[in-house]
Amino acid sequence: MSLLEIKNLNVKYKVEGKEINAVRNISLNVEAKDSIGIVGESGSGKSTLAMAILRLLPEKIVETTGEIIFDGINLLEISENKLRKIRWKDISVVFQKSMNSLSPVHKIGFQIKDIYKVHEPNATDEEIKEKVLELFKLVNLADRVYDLYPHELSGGMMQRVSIALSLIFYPKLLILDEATTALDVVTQGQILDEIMKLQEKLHLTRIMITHDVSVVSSTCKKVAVMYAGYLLEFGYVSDVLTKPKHPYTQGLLKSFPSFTGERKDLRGIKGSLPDLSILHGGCIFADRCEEATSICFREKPKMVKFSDSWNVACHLVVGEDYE
Ligand SMILES: Nc1ncnc2c1ncn2[C@@H]1O[C@H](COP(=O)(O)OP(=O)(O)OP(=O)(O)O)[C@@H](O)[C@H]1O
Ligand code: NI
Repeated sequence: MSLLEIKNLNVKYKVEGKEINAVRNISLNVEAKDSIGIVGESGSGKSTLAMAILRLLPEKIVETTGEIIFDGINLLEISENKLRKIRWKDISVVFQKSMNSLSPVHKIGFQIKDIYKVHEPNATDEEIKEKVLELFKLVNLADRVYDLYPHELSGGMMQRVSIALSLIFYPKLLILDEATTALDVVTQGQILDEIMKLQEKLHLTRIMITHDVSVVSSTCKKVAVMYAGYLLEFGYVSDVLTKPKHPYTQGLLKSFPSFTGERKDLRGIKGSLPDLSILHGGCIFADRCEEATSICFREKPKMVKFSDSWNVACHLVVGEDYE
């Protein structure tokens, strides 16, 4: 059984009389100890997908359908109370600015203790501190950080604290949403290395959201490519990022010249994301696709298995490889 099974997930935002289809019919299996990178342009629905897993989207304006089965439990069906026990303990998340939720007037350690006690009311201060310092070590933070105020930390230190915090209950699944994006390249590299070591040590399963394909190629085993709410391609990094099947993935890789080694084409993919509030027939990428044929404008491509561990949603790919 997969650790996480997302089945036919749809997420709509209902704002200003419009329905924004941010995640459309996504199915995705995450196996235990997987590391999956989710890539795609800004606005393609990556964060919405992650927040839907944790059910952290604003319920008043969001409609979610489908199934999100974690460890055998459909997260979309359980009570908020039950879900609260799963968040952080079993599934935790680190954002680009997770630390913003901390208060500026209290020391880091004091705040961690407080939050920890909400989940574990019987834990003693010493116990918690010991646990936190152990995690600090794993993310290369000095003990003294425990007694600092949030404003005394650099961006890299803040993200390290956030990561340490996210791991305090040894969750099964760790979701990182652009967690290292705002950092300088050196710090980003160091933290990514630490994350990979942690994953080994703590037997974590990791989903990593980023718009940076090179981050995925250096830190993930598998990759999911999203576009305008759709999952277009999913498979091993060694397959998808070296011999991409979907024209969108191909275009996305071209916009990372350092990655493919092609230095000529810096413009990436012509055009921009479609309006997510307008329903469309055909393939969502057809308008921007240089290879689109008439069927692409007529029929929605299904996600098909190109090989056992490689899924692609493109009419052209099926036509080519199923002969
Ligand atoms: N709270 C919200 N209310 C209305 N629309 C939203 C909300 N949050 C996101 N959206 C819309 O949903 C779509 C997907 O956004 P999302 O943030 O999931 O994309 P993303 O791939 O994470 O982008 P980025 O790389 O910029 O973080 C976008 O069109 C966005 O404008
Ligand atoms: Ni995002």
